[in-house]
Amino acid sequence: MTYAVKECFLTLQGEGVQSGSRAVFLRFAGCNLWSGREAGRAAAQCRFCDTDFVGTDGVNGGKFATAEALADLVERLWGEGPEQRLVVVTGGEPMLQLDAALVDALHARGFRIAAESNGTLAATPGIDWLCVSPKAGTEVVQRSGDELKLVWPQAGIDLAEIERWDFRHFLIQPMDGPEGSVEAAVAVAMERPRWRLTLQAHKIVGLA
Ligand SMILES: C[S@@+](CC[C@H](N)C(=O)[O-])C[C@H]1O[C@@H](n2cnc3c(N)ncnc32)[C@H](O)[C@@H]1O
Ligand SMILES: Nc1nc2[nH]cc(C(=O)O)c2c(=O)[nH]1
Ligand code: SF4
Ligand SMILES: [Mg+2]
Repeated sequence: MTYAVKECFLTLQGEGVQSGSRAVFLRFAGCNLWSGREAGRAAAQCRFCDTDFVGTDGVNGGKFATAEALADLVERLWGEGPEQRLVVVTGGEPMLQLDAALVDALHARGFRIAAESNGTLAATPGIDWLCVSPKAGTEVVQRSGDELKLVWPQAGIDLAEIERWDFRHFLIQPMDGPEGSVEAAVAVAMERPRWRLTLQAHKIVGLA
């Protein structure tokens, strides 16, 4: 299969339980909940996205004909050394493209694979750290994983229902943008002990 990659770069994971960890980010192009075009945002299933995932024109982006070629890029960006190799596969929606061949190629190079998904598609087997981030009004089929990271506030989300899902960590992340509210996210963590506040650290420190 050919992989469409928007961008790929070395940074620190900015979100969730692994925040602060050195990681190569592999951002696939395309999403099943929004075209990525501003004209279609208001009518999309997911309307608050902070990410450009259209096309393959970002840093180190492109079309990759094989899993081996893409895994080689990830390894080159990590650099020397076998210690704590971590790749965060995101997008767009990574479950549209992350397949067994790429999982195997990344594992063969010593990477732990973290993935960020909207949960509307079943997660690819073999992911070492799965983050699911539900979007109001969508059917989340992937109800287990390592962390559930909810962007807040979102009208139409039932926190009590999500708390019944099978995740090790429940995180609440303030929505970035005009409808965002740090206060609302803080209030969830204060009122419901299951939830921990996570901030987008990369935006605070000026990383991609
Ligand atoms: C750009 S998405 C890509 C992965 C996948 N499509 C998803 O939604 O989980 C990466 C993460 O950013 C979060 N996110 C997107 N827009 C955001 C915003 N405006 N403020 C805070 N987090 C946001 C998503 O919920 C998700 O956890
Ligand atoms: N540094 C950094 N951390 C992140 N964690 C999740 C991100 C994403 O867009 O999936 C993200 C991102 O875009 N940058
Ligand atoms: S599901 Fe993820 S990538 Fe798709 S539009 Fe929403 S936040 Fe952006
Ligand atoms: Mg991001």
